[in-house]
Amino acid sequence: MTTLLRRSSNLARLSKAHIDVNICPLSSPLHRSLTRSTCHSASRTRTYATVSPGDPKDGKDANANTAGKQVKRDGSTPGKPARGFEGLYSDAGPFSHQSGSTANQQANSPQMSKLTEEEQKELDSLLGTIRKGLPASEATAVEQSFEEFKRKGIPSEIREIMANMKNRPLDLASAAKLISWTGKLARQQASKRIAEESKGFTAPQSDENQKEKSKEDSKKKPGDKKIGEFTANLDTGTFLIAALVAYMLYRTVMPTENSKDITFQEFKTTFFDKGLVDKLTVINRHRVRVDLHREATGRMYPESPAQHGNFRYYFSIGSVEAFERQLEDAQNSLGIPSSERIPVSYVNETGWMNVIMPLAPTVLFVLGLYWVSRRAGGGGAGGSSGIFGIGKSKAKKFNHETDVQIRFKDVAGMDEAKQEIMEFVSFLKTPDQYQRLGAKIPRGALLSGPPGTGKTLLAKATAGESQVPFFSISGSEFVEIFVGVGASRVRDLFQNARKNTPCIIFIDEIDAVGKARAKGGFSSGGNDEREGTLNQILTEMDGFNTTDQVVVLAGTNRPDVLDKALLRPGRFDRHIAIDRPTTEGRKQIFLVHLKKIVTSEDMDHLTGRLAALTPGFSGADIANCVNEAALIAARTSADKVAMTHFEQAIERVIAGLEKKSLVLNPEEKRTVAYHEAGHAICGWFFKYADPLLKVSIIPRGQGTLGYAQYLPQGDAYLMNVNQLMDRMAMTLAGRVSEELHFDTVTSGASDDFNKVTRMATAMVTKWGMSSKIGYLFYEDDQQQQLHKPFSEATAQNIDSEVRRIVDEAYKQCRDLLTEKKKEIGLVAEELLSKEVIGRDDLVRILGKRPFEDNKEFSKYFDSTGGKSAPPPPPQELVDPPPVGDGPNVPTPGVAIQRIWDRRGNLFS
Ligand SMILES: Nc1ncnc2c1ncn2[C@@H]1O[C@H](COP(=O)(O)OP(=O)(O)OP(=O)(O)O)[C@@H](O)[C@H]1O
Repeated sequence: MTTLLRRSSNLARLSKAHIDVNICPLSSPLHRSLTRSTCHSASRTRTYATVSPGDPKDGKDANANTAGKQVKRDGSTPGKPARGFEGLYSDAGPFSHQSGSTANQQANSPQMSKLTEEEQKELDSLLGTIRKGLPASEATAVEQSFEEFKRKGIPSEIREIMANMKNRPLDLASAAKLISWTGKLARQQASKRIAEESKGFTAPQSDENQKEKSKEDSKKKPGDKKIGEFTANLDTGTFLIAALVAYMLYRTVMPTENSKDITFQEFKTTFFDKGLVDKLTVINRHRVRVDLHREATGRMYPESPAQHGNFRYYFSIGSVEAFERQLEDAQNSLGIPSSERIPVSYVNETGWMNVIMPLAPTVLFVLGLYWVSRRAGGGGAGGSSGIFGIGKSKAKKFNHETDVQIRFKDVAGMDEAKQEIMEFVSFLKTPDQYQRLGAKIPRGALLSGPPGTGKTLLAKATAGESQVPFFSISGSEFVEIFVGVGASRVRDLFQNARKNTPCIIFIDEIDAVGKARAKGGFSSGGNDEREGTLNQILTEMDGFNTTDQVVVLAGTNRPDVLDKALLRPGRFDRHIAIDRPTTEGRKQIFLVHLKKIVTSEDMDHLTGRLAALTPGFSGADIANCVNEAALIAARTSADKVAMTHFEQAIERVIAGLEKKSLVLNPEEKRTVAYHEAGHAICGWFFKYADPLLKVSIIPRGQGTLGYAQYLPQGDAYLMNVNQLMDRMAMTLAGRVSEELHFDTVTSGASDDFNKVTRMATAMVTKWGMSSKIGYLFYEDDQQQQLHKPFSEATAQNIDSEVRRIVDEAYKQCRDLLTEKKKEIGLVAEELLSKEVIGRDDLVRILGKRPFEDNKEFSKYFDSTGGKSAPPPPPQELVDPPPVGDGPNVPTPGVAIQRIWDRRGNLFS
């Protein structure tokens, strides 16, 4: 009996009952809970890696097991080879089938070993991981190769190496073998693909195919083909090697599928008592590895994975002493003589995790540092990445051939600015012409103006026209939390630029770094950094040779705050002011943006009308408007963008979205209607006011209860006292109308009062329109709120003068509205019934306006002269146009909305 334990050949003598009972715990944990008989039947369908469910032979073999027949064969019939392993050691590997035409090829063909289902799954998950890091073309190649592995298997030698790696680390010889194998495989793959491709080339092609192909070929750049071949033939091999090595590492690190934990009891009854145990290894004093006699185990449990070389059972022990006692007892009970006892060895093994875990915090820290530095360094053109890239410039480089497609024709309505900047273009294109005559080339130009007026666009167009690279960076991108980074980024930017001459650098929002440096010793640390950056810009701009073909353009909305040193000749030599476009400019900008829009409107009329409707709009507003119109048209499933869509878009840009959810009660609606009617009447009967174009009492936007549009009298840059008085009177008309028609007044006029006060104050303190104050100019910026630049007595005079002017405007308004009380009622009632009324309605109710309107504009809006579209359904209340704060702010006549807010807040 003792020899039975050691000799596999005697295993056959074991009884069937033993096997039936004990095979269950090894199959799967699930089976443990089953009854013995169920266990057995379950064992027929279980999916060991080596057993395929549904194989007709399985049932037979299992039955043979049950009946003990197979055991009685006494090892003469080895266990059925697992499915997928049938060809493991056969000569006829899949490659030899494929390439078996010559004896030589056969000799070179590797023996292939099919992958088990689980291995295939692992391969799939590995492929999933690899795919993420690969370009699509590479991923497909790797995928195909993996498919090939699945179909044909991997060379048996590789499998053996993998199996060995379970027990010991990969040695040099095996690694060399592996690499040689993967290389071989890669070569086979590559030559197979080349053969397929060349077949494809020689295959007869139809004329059309040929043409298609030659077209595609002609599109390819000269280097493309080589790169394609390289990636197909070489990179695939590299990726295969990487994939296989990764796969094997995975198998080494995750050996769980090649081991199984059992209990001491299972170990004893299933293996020990049957003499299948070869040796035991106590690992780290708490785990025991069981080495079995493979052959005997295979014969006894043909379906068990334990027969394969890399598979081990393990069980845990409480203490070495207890284990030794138990083993001793077990061997004693079987009567095994001490000379034949199972050898037990003791080892200390360090697991991968034990090695990795102590390093984990350090690794995490380093990774974190790397990540932070990458973020800080950003990905600029200067290749800034990693901790050492933090001082690199973040400027984006646009390639003049591919990226900068903007030309001067795309920049509309700023002819003078274009004219100025044209000189830079010709300098960059033909520098000799200037240098020959000894002319110094302007270093840079400062483009200043309100937001969205096309400064960046103009800079890009300059680069596009000059056909030179374009470095674009925003002033704020120089700023970083680390001291000195800004200056170093400036250095890097200019260095890059010098390497790419001729080129253009564009620094947008230069005021972020170019603000005037602090006077006195009050600068904080933040300012020091900013000043350092500015100093570096000044130095770099000085440092150019006169022959350096680098032009620096900068954009800002606040030229007034810039440091004087930046603006001196030799740095930003040219100051190009870009204002909001005039009517003609807006027309041209509309034309540029309408090119992409599908519309059947007459372009001349459309652009003229839209330009008239959008005084004060910047280029960006216009672009937005056109896009908004297209969106509205698409929303209503229209075929083309029509005039009404544009008008709705303008209203949306000016006054915000219609608020259908906000329902006014009838009393409020009446108040709004009379309020707006008051404005409309004043606009109609005051000579210098802007006549009404459209008024609506449908709530819109944020707190806006009404909206009105006036027909501006042109792009007015100067306003006289009469115009201002009329405009103020018209602004007060809403409140006056409320006073005349209701017992009480509402908070709705607060914004009107704000405007009137600002206008009157400007007249007194800036425009010299008060005889009492005289011809003085008082700045009203924030700083002077603490220290007013005038005496208390002057302050009182200003107050009284402002009040006088507003009172005069009020009287002028009240006189008119008292006289026209009936007309206000008519307009208000019309407004209440229709919610939106237009210029034509006013003409019908009030008769023709007693003053001549701007002919250029009225041709687009009079029903006689223009093709005015029907007013779009919903809009809101209105109010007189705002006025600029200073004589050089060209916003008068701007039109448009008056916002009536329930809470009396200003929303304009
Ligand atoms: N003159 C113009 N012609 C055509 N399109 C224009 C014009 N001006 C502005 N736009 C449109 O407005 C968009 C924004 O313009 P851009 O970025 O050049 O304004 P900006 O003056 O640089 O603004 P910011 O001062 O805010 O940087 C442009 O992309 C373009 O679509």
